[in-house]
Amino acid sequence: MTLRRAARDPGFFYLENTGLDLGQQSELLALAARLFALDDHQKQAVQMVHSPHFRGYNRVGAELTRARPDWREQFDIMAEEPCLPDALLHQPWQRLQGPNLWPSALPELRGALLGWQAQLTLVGLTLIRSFAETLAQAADVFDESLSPLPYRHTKLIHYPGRHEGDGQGVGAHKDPGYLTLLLQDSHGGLEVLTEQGWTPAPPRAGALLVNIGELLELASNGYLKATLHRVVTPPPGVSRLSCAFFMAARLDATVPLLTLPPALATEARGLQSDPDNPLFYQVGENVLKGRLRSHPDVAARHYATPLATASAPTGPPS
Ligand SMILES: O=C(O)CCC(=O)C(=O)O
Ligand SMILES: [Fe+2]
Repeated sequence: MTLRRAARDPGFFYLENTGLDLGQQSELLALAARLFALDDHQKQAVQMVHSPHFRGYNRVGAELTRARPDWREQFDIMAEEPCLPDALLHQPWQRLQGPNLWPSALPELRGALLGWQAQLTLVGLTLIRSFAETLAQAADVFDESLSPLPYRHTKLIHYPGRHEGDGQGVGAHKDPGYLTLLLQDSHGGLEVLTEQGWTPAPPRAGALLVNIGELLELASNGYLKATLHRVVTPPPGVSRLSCAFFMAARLDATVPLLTLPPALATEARGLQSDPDNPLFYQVGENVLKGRLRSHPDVAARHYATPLATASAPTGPPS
């Protein structure tokens, strides 16, 4: 199947021969297992609710998808950067920038996870050039929105098994960035909504699963598709681990609107309007939308009052 067809339908595909070290992949998942096995008080010390930048740990049930709790615990990092001083904050999404939180009991996590994030950023940047070419665009058509570095977000995830409940490991959602690269352990559970209904996307040793995010759907006027996906809770006694890497564009960038050649333009589906999930061309707005919805505790603590220096949000590009 060509890259273009796979990225269009189902919007999920496996990427093999990435050159990434297999040993490094299992070490990363082993570190994730050690992180989630830490004492509760160590995990609570780096809880995301302490971070206006959406960094850190969330216990099982803390995150919401479609207003329902997800049965997963998770640890999120983004680029390691200082936060912006108040005088430079004009838009709420500028507060996404800031430092990560690291558990003191697992010092090796920092280097391993930041290293993985840096490597996957390079994979993502290579891949998006291929998406550009497959849409008959110049390979660098996304560069302006990505330089010098895109907004990137890495999440370690643990889905504990159980019988009871509604089976929502993570509820049906689309990813808000350009693309996502997923490393799974050997346990399945991820499902993708295709024309055939919910379809498993099982782990494949050594391969990363790629999926299209909302920003690529926006850029291509719906030619490429951000596909709904979810994770079903594993059975009791099984613990599933994964690591998701989300690559957006620079937070202050606007998604470029591609002019597709006629043969592709006629197949562009336009954007699916979903009142529960408005799409924003302004990258920071689109990313922050997803974060506020998923983490109401962070929203309530850090985003309830408007910024003193706020200016009006930007509209769609003309
Ligand atoms: O854990 C997985 O397999 C997928 C997670 C996911 O879709 C997400 O966090 O956006
Ligand atoms: Fe996702």
